[in-house]
Amino acid sequence: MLVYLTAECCGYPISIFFIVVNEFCERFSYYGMRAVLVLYFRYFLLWDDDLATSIYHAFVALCYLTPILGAIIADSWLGKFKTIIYLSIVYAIGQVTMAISTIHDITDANRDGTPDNFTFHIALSMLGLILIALGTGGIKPCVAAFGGDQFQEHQSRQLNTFFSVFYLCINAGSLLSTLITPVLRAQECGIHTQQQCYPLAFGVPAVLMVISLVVFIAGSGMYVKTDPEGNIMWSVCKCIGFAIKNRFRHRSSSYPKREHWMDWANEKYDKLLIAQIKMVLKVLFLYIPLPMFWTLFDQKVSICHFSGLLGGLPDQMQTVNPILILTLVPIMDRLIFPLIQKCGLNFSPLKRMTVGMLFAAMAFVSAALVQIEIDKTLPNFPSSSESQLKVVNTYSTTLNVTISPNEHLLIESFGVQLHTSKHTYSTISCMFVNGYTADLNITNLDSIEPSATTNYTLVNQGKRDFVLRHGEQWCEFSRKFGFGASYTFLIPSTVFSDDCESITEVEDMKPNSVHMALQIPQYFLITTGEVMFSVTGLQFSYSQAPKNMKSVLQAGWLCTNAVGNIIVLIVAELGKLPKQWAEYLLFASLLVAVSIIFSIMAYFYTYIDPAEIEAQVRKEQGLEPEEMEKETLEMEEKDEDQKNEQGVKQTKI
Ligand SMILES: NCC(=O)N[C@@H](CCC(N)=O)C(=O)O
Repeated sequence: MLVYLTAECCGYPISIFFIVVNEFCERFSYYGMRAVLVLYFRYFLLWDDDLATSIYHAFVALCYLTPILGAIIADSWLGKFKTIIYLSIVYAIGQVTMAISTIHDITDANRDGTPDNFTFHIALSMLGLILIALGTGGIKPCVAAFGGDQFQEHQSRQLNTFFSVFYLCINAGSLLSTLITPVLRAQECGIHTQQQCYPLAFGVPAVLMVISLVVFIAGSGMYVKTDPEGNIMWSVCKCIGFAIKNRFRHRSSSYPKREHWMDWANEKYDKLLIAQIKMVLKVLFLYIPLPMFWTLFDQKVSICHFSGLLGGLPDQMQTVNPILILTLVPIMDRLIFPLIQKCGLNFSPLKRMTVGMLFAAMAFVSAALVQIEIDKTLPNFPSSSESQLKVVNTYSTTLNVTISPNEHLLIESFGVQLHTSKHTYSTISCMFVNGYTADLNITNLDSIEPSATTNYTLVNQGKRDFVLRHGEQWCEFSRKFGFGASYTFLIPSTVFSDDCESITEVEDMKPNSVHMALQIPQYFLITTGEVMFSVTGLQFSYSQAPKNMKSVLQAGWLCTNAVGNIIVLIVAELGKLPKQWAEYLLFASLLVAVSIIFSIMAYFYTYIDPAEIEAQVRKEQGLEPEEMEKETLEMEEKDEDQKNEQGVKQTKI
C-alpha cells in the first residue's frame, strides 16, 4: 500500500492554508467589485435602473456558467494548478481593466467632472467584466477540487471540515469587501475634478486579486498536483454519443436490454471510462431540480427591499448573509450535526440538502407573513376599474364639492380629501401645495407658482429641514419622517407672517409600523438553508466525482446557480403577481414541490466511493493485482520524481 505523507499541521495538509487564503482574497475581489457595480452603472454610466440590474444579473449568470469552461480546461488539458494560475491572470487583468474604465478623467476633456466619451468607458468596462467572468467562473470549480485533492485517504474527516472552512473564507472575504468597497466609492478623487472614487472601489478588488494569485503561487511547492488524463471531456462526449447511436441502431426488441444505456458504449470504449461517466451522469441528473433553490436565494435581495424599515440601506443588508454564515457554519458543524448523529439519525448529505431547501421555502413563507403585515398599513389603492381623486382646499373656509349628482365631499380649509399615490414602501415622499400668493422656493426643489403643487419628492428618513423663500422673506421648518410614509404640506398665504407655523402637514400614507425584528427569522432561515444546502453540495460534488472529473462535477454544481439566476431574469421579465406576499408564497410552494421531487430522487441514489468503483472495474477488466501493482509502482515513481522536484516530504509505507 502506498501512502504519501505531505507536510501536515494538526492533521491538515499545509498547502490548504495557501488555498483558503487564495479563496478569501479572490472572493474579496469578486464581491467587492459586485457591491459597487450597479452603482457604477447607474451613476457613472448613467444607465437606467432596468438596464443596470439586467446587465448585473446577466454578469452574475455568466460568472456561474464559465465554470464549465474552466473545468474542461483543467480536467482535459492543463490540470487544475495551471488552469488556476492562467485564469487568475485573466481575472486580474479584467479587474484592472474595470478599474481603469472608471477613471472619469481619461475622457473628461472639458473638465466638468463627467466623462465625455461614454462609449469608451462602456466598452472598457464590458471587456473587464467578460474577463472577470471568465476568470472567476473558470477558476471556481478548480480551486475547490484542487483543495480536496490535497487530502489523503486517511484525512476524510479533515476533508469535510476543509469544505466548511472554505465556505467560511468565501463569506469572510465577501463580508469585508461588501463593507469596505462602498465606503471607498463614497470618497472623492480625481485629477482634474474630484468625483466619487470608483477607481479606488474597483482598484482595491484588483489588488486583492493580484495578492490572491501571489499567495497561490507561493504555495506551489507544497501542492499535490494531478495531471489530466488526456482530453477527458472529448472522450466523454464521444463515448456518450457512441452509446446513444449504438442504442438507436439496436432499438429492435430482439436485442437484449442492457443494465444502463451507457453500457451500449461497451463495444468501443473502455469500461473504466464508461463507469466514470455513469457516476458523473447520476449526480448531474440529481442536480436537475436544484436551480430552484438558487432562484429563491438570489431573490433574497428583493426581500431586503422593504428592509428600509431597519433604518439601513439595501447595500448594507448584503452583509447580513455572510455574517450569519460565519456564525452558523461552526454551529452546524460542531454542534447540530454531531448532535443529530448522536441521536442515531442518519443525516446524509442529500437529506441535509433537502432540509436546506425546506428552510429556504420557510424563509419565503416568513417573508410573505411580514409582507401581509406591511400591506395592512398601506392605503387601499384603486382597482383597475376605479380611480381616485385628490382635492386640496386652499380657500379660507370649508368647501362643499359635488363630484357626481349624489356624491358630496366636505373639505375643510387647507384639508385634503382622498388621495392615491403608489410608491416604493421603503422610501418617504412629500409634496408641497403653494397657497401663497406668489412663487415660492423650497430647499432642493424647483420654485412653485401660486396654487400649484410640486411632484412627490423622495426624501431621506429622519428629521429634515426645509427653507421656504420668496424674495427677501423666508421661514424655516423641520419635520421628522418615518419610512414608507408620504406627506403633503399645505402652505397658506400667511406663511411668512407666522414663521412657518401655519403650514399644515397631511399624512397621505402612514409610516411603516412593522417591527424590524420580524425580518430576522427570514434571514436566519435562508442562511440556515444555505449552510445545509450549499456547503453540503460542495462536499457532495467532490466526494461523488471520479478522480479525473472532479472539476467537471464542481462546474455542474455551480451551473445550478447559473440556471437559478437565469430563472430570476426570466421571472423579472414575465412580470409579477399583483400581491407581493402571494409571489413569495408561490416561490415557497414551488421550492417545497421541488424538494419533494429531489428527496424522491435522493432516495434512489446510492452513495459511492469512486476510487473503489474504479479499482473494481480495473480488476474486472483483467488487470491482475500484479499488473495493478506494477501500474501503481510506475505511478509512484513518476509522482516521487515530481514531488522530489517540488521538495515535498514524502514517505512510502
Ligand atoms: N453566501 C454566499 C456564498 O457563499 N456564495 C458562494 C456560492 C456558492 C455556490 N455554490 O454557488 C460563493 O462562492 O460565492
